[in-house]
Amino acid sequence: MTLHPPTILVMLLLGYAMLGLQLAIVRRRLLEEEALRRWSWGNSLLMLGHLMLLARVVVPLPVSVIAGNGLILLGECAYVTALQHFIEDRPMPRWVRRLCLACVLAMVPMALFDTPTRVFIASLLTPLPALWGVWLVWRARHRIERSLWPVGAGMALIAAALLARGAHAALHPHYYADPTLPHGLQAALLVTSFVALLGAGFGFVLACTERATRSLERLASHDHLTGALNRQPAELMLDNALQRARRERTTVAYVLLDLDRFKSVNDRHGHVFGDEVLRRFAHTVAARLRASDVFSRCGGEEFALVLPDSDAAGALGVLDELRRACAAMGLMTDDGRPFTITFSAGVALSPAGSVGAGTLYREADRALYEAKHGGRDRAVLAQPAAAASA
Ligand SMILES: Nc1nc2c(ncn2[C@@H]2O[C@H](COP(=O)(O)OP(=O)(O)OP(=O)(O)O)[C@@H](O)[C@H]2O)c(=O)[nH]1
Repeated sequence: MTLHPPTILVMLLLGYAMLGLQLAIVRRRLLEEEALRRWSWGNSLLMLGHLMLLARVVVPLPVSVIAGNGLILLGECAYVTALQHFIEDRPMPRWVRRLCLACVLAMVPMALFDTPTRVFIASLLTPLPALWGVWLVWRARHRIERSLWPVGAGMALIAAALLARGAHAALHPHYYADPTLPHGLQAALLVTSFVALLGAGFGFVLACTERATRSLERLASHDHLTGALNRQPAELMLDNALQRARRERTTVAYVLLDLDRFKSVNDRHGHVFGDEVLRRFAHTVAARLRASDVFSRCGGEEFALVLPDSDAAGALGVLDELRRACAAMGLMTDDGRPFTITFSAGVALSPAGSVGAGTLYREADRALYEAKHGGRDRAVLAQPAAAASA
């Protein structure tokens, strides 16, 4: 295979223009975040770099090639800083930034060398930022969006192709004597690295949209203050739990939790402190539940629990544990005094899913009312006929 570099460069420029357009749309429509801004910068630098390589017809060869490669490397560094922001939400470590800058500056004196030596040195420097990108994706592989995997793979491909090109240039320098006509393996490696860079760009846009969609979904289904589920998705999950209980002949416990005298918390310590109490309470409860349990905020300082496969003893046991955890929350008021909050609970049971969601809610609400009127800081178990104090 012999490459006609201007044709390849024009095709790559078209690819970067399309990616630039996509980045602009995503930034405008979905979110304007730092990582996307940096990736757009990287894309512009890569376009400039490729334009510079294309300008070798009018600009003397060492200048166009070195400026082009320098800009491409700078663009690659911008891609990797964007990746760092996206994955870790903080800038790149200073030593990595310095290394990137050193690699870009090291491109300048390369005008002094012949083409095979230039290719060899450039092929050793250019993969370094990409390798950092691969390391970032690999390190965060268990928590990142799936669509970021192709970005990591693209960066790995860039590094591998460039390193292979460097090794090839060292072993067969005569292939690299005429840079205007790359052919054979070096042509394939060059195209692979450029296309992988472009592919990583499209992968990053996908990862950004995936993250934005996920956070919109979370905003719709979860309470913003406490992170607990909102009422509507929780009702769907209660229906599912009841259906499963009917199939498996198990009992579902439904619990309404209400913080005691919460109005006076707001009145005495202010709404900001009240919000903090709600947040800490929700985190304390959520941390002690099983994966199959459902925790939601009904509104104000009232929450609900769906405990599948839990009878009365199981549900009251969970509430006892929550009561102890609540007492040990370690909240402090603004004036440095320890603060504790209690809650009242009403528990209703649906043996084998025989009691529907509406009835469960009414029974739990009645039991909660009894708990409040019985002195608060307690749980009351609703019986279809009578309520028993726990
Ligand atoms: N800080 C804060 N307060 C809230 C929020 N939602 C509701 N509240 C307050 O919660 C208080 C609930 O008060 P009440 O319904 O009278 O109940 P209570 O004072 O907890 O009394 P009992 O339930 O009878 O123990 C009200 O003052 C609401 O303004 C919220 O998101 N943040």
